[in-house]
Amino acid sequence: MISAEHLTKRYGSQAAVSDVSFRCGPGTVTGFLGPNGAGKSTTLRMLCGLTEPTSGRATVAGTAYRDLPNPGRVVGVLLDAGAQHPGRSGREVLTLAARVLGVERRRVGEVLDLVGLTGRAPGKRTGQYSLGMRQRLGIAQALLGEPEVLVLDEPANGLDPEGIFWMRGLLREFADRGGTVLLSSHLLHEVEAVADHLVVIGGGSVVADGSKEELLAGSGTLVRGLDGEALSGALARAGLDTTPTSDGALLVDGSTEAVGRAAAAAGVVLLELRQAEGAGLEQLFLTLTHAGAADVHHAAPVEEVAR
Ligand SMILES: Nc1ncnc2c1ncn2[C@@H]1O[C@H](COP(=O)(O)OP(=O)(O)OP(=O)(O)O)[C@@H](O)[C@H]1O
Repeated sequence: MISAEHLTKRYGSQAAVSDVSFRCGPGTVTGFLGPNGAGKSTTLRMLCGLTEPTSGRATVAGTAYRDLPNPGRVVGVLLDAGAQHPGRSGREVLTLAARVLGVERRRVGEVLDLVGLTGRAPGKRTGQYSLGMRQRLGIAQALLGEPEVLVLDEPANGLDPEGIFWMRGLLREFADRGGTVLLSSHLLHEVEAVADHLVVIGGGSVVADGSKEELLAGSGTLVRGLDGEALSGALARAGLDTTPTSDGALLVDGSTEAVGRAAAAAGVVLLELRQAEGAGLEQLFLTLTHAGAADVHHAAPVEEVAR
């Protein structure tokens, strides 16, 4: 269980984070989304006791991070995979961390296997690791103390497609066993594939908070025509609002039937016509983060689950 309650962080006159509240419950993966500079890292740092909030409070498993007697046994954190000592091997990094956490040494081998750092990789200095290997080591370190909560900042950064697929499975399994996962990412489709809950932040404030299904429900129809201009004109004449997507299709505020009929009436050939889904998250993200904090979008109250 993670809880952020009215978290605010000011640097001088600038508010990096303003009145941010959300909860993440056991058994769920929460995607924490927002454009550059939105306040994601600052929020995660406040959750993990690295940045003191100007006001508000954050707890993990009911306790402020700094008050947890042995935090790594409760919450696994990966905020900056590059922050490893470059002269130590992956195995050394984990062995030292295991000693600090008071976990058995055999756990080091377990987590190395779990993250796929096998063969010669554990013995190599981390300075020679690729970004993907550093991410895997960071995830191994986060898992070392068998925590019930994971807080990960951009964990897919530097992972190849196979690595991203692997990480998705790992996080899903962690949550399915009752764990709580909060992960920030710019990779919207990656988040969409693994998260069941979304918190979107823009300009330092929460602009959407709810289950993925609810936030994406009613996100409209995705349509692509042979003649894009003719299609736009046909939809406008039918009174349907459209927004272009990044890959040249149109997201329409209307049902697939209404869009299909409008196109047919105008004799426009369609190449694609479907419920938005995949495009929905990108559109939601762009719309909400551009709209700013004024219009907070709560799909559903977040369940209060004590842990
Ligand atoms: N130590 C600091 N001093 C002053 N301003 C800061 C500090 N840390 C963050 N900020 C500012 O707070 C805002 C939020 O930054 P933050 O790093 O939390 O955003 P982010 O969503 O994580 O962005 P990114 O995805 O680019 O990492 C930014 O405008 C940033 O410049």
